[in-house]
Amino acid sequence: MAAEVYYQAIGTVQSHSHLNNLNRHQKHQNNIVRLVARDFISGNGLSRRSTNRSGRRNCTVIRSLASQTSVVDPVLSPSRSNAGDSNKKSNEAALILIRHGESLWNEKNLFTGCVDVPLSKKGIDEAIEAGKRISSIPVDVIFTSALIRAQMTAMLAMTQHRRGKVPIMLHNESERARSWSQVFSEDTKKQSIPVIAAWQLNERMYGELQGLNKQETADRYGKEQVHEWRRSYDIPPPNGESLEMCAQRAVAYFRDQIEPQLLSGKNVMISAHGNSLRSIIMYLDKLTSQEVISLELSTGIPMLYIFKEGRYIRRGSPTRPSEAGVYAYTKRLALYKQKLDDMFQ
Ligand SMILES: O=C(O)[C@@H](CO)OP(=O)(O)O
Repeated sequence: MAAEVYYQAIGTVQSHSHLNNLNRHQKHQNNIVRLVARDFISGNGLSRRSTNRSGRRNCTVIRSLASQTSVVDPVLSPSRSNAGDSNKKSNEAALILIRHGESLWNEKNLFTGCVDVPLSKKGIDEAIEAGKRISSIPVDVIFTSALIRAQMTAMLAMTQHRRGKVPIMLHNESERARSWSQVFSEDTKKQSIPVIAAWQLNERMYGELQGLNKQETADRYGKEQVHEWRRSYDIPPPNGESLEMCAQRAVAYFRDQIEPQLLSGKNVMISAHGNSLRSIIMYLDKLTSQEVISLELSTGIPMLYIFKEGRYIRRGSPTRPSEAGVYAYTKRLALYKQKLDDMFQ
């Protein structure tokens, strides 16, 4: 078991009819986001004119890496063909999930939900440490929630990435925001990673528990009741979202917006929250509503999945850039890391 990730409950494959009937009402808005993101990352790969860090000597290596930003060659994926509109199909891509680092309200043991609280000092350190762990894994596009703690985590983690690309927040909230944040250099775009913020990845809305102390709430309503609110699948806290309700938006977004990126061979990082990620992991690992109860995610620990031939294969949490178990798993990841080693030795 990866050190700090309390991950249990991997069971037999079950069907999930409750997740198949997902809410599609944001389809139009989602399509706009998808088009903008696709435009931004269409020049995927490493710029041959990069002078990043080691200057000229790296040009050859950079050129040879140009088709390797993705971990695999494009091939037609046999399944999930309804998941997206990408033409370029690939049989393998990396998916990194990270729960934000400790927030100032985690530190105070307060229910946070959709309240927008920043990271604590410890959370900042956790995000930087997480970045070191994934510093040799390719990242082509980043999805975060709309909340600052997830965005801080993604940005701080990327400061550690060996490839040195610049994460850039995309602004699609209005035509003006989109137009005023355009980048006019293809080379600069290639040295950038688009960051897409989506409210659908937000923490579950904790209703009338938001701002309350978790221990005091347990003392008042009983440990069992509070555990039910916090960890059950379908029982919502007062006027808040159950995990099932959170899954309806988070998993729908994952399937509509993120899976197509993976299918086209893009390596994706998602920086989000304990419960929005629990719901996504429930989908990835086909956990039952019983099994998900015991799924706990620690703050600031990245988890790696390989998306291969329409399946998600969990690879745990890289503990350091040379972690053999992770890089030995796919030739493409090993190759990517080797080339970074050559570039930045
Ligand atoms: O307060 C919250 O928003 C969440 C995550 O910190 O709490 P819980 O541990 O109950 O999922």
